[in-house]
Amino acid sequence: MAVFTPVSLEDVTQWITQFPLGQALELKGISSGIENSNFFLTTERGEYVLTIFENLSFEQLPFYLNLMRHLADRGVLVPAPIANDKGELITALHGKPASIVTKLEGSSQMSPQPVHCAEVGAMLAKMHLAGLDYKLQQPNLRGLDWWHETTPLVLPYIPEDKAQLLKSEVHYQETFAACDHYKQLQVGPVHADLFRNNVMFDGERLTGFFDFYFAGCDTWLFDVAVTVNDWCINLDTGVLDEARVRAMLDAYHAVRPFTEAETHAWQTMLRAGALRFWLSRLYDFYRPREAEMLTPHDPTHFERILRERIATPAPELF
Ligand SMILES: Nc1ncnc2c1ncn2[C@@H]1O[C@H](COP(=O)(O)OP(=O)(O)O)[C@@H](O)[C@H]1O
Ligand SMILES: N[C@@H](CCOP(=O)(O)O)C(=O)O
Repeated sequence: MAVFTPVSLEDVTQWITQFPLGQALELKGISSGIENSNFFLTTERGEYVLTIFENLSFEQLPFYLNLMRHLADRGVLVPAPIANDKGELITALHGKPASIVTKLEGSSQMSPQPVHCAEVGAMLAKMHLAGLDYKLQQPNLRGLDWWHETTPLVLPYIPEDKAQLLKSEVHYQETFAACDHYKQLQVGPVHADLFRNNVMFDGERLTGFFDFYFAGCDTWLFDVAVTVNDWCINLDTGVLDEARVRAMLDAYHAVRPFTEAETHAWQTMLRAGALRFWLSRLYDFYRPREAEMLTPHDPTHFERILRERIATPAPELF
């Protein structure tokens, strides 16, 4: 169940005349989303995805939609938002913000091999470089400030050993963020949630990154760490798989070479990537928001990854 706002083909018939897409021919609800109402939309011009945003507002959306447009215009494989006849990427439908983006071919690769990780690494580096001249600014809204504010909200619900780990890791990350190595890290727009379910593959060919609604400006290395922590691990133990890590990092490095400062920050950043999702999953688990997160993700998965990253050094960046 994921279509929160029902839309019929008739509803779209008039609305779509403002887009250069010809007539709407078919509209099919997508059941797998959890945040928004998504539809596959076929028009005379091709196949698209129509999204009605259930939580993000007209004011919040331009950063994400313009970023996708910016990246698509520079050859990064992401859904390209379609502008209406006024040049707008976000238009009201049933009183809520809505957008149409191009449909990516393929499906998510949930059991990736090194070849898939290499594709993701190379495209991620390309995306970081393409974002350099993006003009809109927004911090990563799930970054350090959010960790600081959210930790006290979950502490009452978790046992002492987890509480200790959470507090000490947030403190460790805050201390690191104040050091010179951190300040030298490359920053820019990052996806910040590039998990396997947010990337499409057609066989071994990557067809695109999507779901940019956690994007913000942060260190590029944080993006790499989040991605490695999902794509390159044994899912039962959280232990890194050397072949997949190497494939992803080498492919990234070949497009955008890692810097000296990044090598110093790498182990800490992998911990930051684990902490970010441990904390958001704890928050969603203990303080569920109404009508969202129908089945909260398991927080212990990222607690395990965090403990593993603290205990075992990861392969070097290059
Ligand atoms: N541009 C796209 N091209 C192809 N499929 C897409 C696209 N955008 C979304 N989807 C499909 O819709 C599903 C839900 O999208 P997602 O962004 O995860 O929704 P939500 O934000 O509601 O969680 C995805 O798993 C994917 O199958
Ligand atoms: N990737 C996050 C949750 C965000 O959900 P998404 O479906 O929008 O990627 C997690 O696994 O905790």
